[in-house]
Amino acid sequence: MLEFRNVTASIGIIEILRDLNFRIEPAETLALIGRNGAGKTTLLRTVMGFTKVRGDILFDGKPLTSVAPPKRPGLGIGYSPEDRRLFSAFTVEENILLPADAARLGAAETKRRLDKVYDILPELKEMAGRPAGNVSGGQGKMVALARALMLGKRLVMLDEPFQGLAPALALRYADALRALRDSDRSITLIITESNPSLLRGFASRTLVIERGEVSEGSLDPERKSA
Ligand SMILES: Nc1ncnc2c1ncn2[C@@H]1O[C@H](COP(=O)(O)OP(=O)(O)OP(=O)(O)O)[C@@H](O)[C@H]1O
Repeated sequence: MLEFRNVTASIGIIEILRDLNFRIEPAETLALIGRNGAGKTTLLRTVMGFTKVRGDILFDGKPLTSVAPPKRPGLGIGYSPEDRRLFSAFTVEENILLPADAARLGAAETKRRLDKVYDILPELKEMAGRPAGNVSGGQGKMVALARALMLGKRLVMLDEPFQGLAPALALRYADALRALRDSDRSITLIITESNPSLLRGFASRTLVIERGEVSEGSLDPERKSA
């Protein structure tokens, strides 16, 4: 469903990702593992169209590079950046609805998506009217996940979602991701992490990124590649 062919991505004149070649199938949960500065965030931002790309990125077999960045979420791509970027003066629900407004989803589709998000993350329904500035850091991560799910019908990309989460919230977050997969067996997830152990038993496949280059890996501690 997502394929990189000989992709090099730059920020300004600096080449960050080099000659990436990989393909992700529908329904895969991909762990993208790499140290700080390895290029995980840049890879997700490249899918969203925020870097300068050479090579081809295909989404459902069609060139993604010809789709303008603001239109990419409309293809069914949800993205939760590492820094959550919640609007603190808006309520939790208003924050969740922002991408639906931006993508001009109709009222019926917006409601359908919001109901699904609340099925997966029912605790957010209880705090829907609270200003996002008043929720804890961990709850804010849940709100950011909910926002990614509003548009991520096909592909959901989460940048280091477990970083800084207290253990109980990390378990809750992982449960929500399982509920998401159970609710839609065709959904594809890409989750970045610097700590492979957080995704063990969860990801169906692992890619390792090191200094902007990607290779197949493993979350298994017995195997060296991750
Ligand atoms: N705006 C920028 N201008 C120049 N270089 C950048 C910029 N953003 C990122 N980089 C560089 O690109 C490389 C990859 O950064 P990236 O943020 O993608 O790494 P990461 O694997 O997500 O790490 P982290 O977990 O620390 O966010 C780093 O060497 C970083 O210094």
